[in-house]
Amino acid sequence: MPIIAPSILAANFLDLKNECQRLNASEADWFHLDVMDGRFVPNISFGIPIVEAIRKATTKTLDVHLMIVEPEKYVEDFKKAGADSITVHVEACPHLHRNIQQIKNLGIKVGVALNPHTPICMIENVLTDIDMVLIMSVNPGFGGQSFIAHSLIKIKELKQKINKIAPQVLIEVDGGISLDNASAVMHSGADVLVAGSSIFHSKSPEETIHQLKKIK
Ligand SMILES: O=C(CO)[C@H](O)[C@H](O)COP(=O)(O)O
Repeated sequence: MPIIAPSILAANFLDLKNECQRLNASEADWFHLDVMDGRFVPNISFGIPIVEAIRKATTKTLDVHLMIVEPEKYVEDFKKAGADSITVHVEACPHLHRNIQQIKNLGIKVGVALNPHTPICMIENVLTDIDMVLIMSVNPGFGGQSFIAHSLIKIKELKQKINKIAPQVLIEVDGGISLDNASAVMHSGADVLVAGSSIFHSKSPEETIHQLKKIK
């Protein structure tokens, strides 16, 4: 069964409390929080105060995805705000191993994200140090984009590598995921499905989460 992580980026920010309550009552497993800095990605989303506010509105896992440069300056604050896991981008971390150790030392889970053009080999040497790999299946920065089909090949390649050297590492896939492609994503080897638009813009987010959860 997939872990379902609705992306708050697509929620109604004016009604965030109710959006959180809806997710609490649903089969969603995690809340996926996309933090964007206008530097690593060409968009600015939200930061520490919103993570802190959402922490007060749920006991579910807060999965914080940092699309920011110099994440080492902020990871401690995101942990204090309530993050259960922090994912950083390999492209934003010239000292990735150090960044991973810093997050691990905070006592929370650590993930590493790869942009669509970044090959799997970039994280081979840290695979045994991390809890999760996040495969971006769109170019990061905006919700509502179309799934990049090549991501399926990349997920399969990563799954093979993980099975060989670090079978406990989860594969999270983020961007353009819907009921139409979720099954292919799961069959390729994903464990965690991040979905924003397809959940929050659907007639019934709870029902969409239920349908995603049933995908094998
Ligand atoms: O992180 C993202 C963009 O940077 C993702 O695309 C977002 O979290 C998911 O949104 P959607 O399901 O609408 O593609």
